[in-house]
Amino acid sequence: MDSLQPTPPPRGESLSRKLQPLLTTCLFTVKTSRFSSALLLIVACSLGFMLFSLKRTSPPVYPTAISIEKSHALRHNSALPKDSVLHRNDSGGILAAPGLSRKLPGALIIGARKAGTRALLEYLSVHPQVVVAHKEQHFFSSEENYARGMDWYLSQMPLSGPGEITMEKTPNYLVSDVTPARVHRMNSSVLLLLTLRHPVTRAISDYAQLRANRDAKDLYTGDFASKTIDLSTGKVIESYKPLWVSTYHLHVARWLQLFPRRQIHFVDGDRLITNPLGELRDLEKFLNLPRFFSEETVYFNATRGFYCRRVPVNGTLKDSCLGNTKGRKHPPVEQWVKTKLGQYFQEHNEKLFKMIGRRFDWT
Ligand SMILES: Nc1ncnc2c1ncn2[C@@H]1O[C@H](COP(=O)(O)OS(=O)(=O)O)[C@@H](OP(=O)(O)O)[C@H]1O
Repeated sequence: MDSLQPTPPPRGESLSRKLQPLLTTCLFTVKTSRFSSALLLIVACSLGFMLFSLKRTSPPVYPTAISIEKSHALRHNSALPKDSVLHRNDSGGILAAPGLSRKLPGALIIGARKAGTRALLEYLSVHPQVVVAHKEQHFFSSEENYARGMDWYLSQMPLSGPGEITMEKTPNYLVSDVTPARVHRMNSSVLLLLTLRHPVTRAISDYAQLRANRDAKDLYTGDFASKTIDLSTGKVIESYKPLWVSTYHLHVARWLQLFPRRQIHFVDGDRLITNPLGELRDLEKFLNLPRFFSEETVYFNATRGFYCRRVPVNGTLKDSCLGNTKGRKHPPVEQWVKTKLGQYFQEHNEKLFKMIGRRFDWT
């Protein structure tokens, strides 16, 4: 977002404050001079004032279109149309550019964490009619951010043209109690995208992330088995957060209380890894977007071991894969632990399938 906050053009302190030292010097010198010298000084001072005022009234030189160009590059990796003109407000921020404005999201990726939300957003961002806020906003789920207000949220959104849909992703919207009502208040017709992954795999991925983030501080100890199963009683520790997040029906129920089922699109997060094109084509239909994704834009990168995107940059296609924090090596988990957790989730999965009228192959 920094690229959208260009250096402001020189703004004036008040004119009188700036003129004060000049005025004082002139008056003092005139008072203490003889008549002829005073006359000369008056002329010099008047010239000084005129030059000063001229400098004040000449239009400020604004920075070039680089900021907006960057925004476009982020959106479609294409250069800004040559005739684009920037309009800035008093602080130098972009007010509008012809045909471009900021819009609140028309679709939100609400989760689930570690189920491919980043891949989904980045794939979608390549579509010519989609613009995305690349940074997770945590707007509806964080009290601090929500208190900043809708105008602040809007200011975080990228510029978009007519007919383009704006998107944002924050994976913890799914599990946040307060989020569905707040999103509904923003726009009851917003489209919701929810990517779900096999609940056990997702929980292992979540555990791997927690460990990777906290290992450095030595806060996260214990292997996956002892975190998820009470080894003395054999009971599943339901309250362990990675398991709780994977209990999808608990969270989806809150969204369905406010939004009709037809407004929520479920992405198969496991298929998003193995066959992203299939998922993206389903999404194009759901979002009512013209068909765009193809083998040319989404391809398997053998070195990376994942599908990557090809994004148009200056007339050529550039390969772009996600970073190494996506597709981490999972810690080894014994089969009996996976089986036990798989059995635990069966009942929960069935509740979800019934709730959404769709099944996932999570055997
Ligand atoms: N194309 C591509 N490239 C890399 N990674 C991919 C891709 N598609 C899906 N995934 C899977 O996305 C998993 C991370 O999910 P999220 O992006 O939702 O994680 S996060 O909650 O935002 O941290 C991540 O999980 P892990 O494999 O457990 O790291 C990936 O398996």
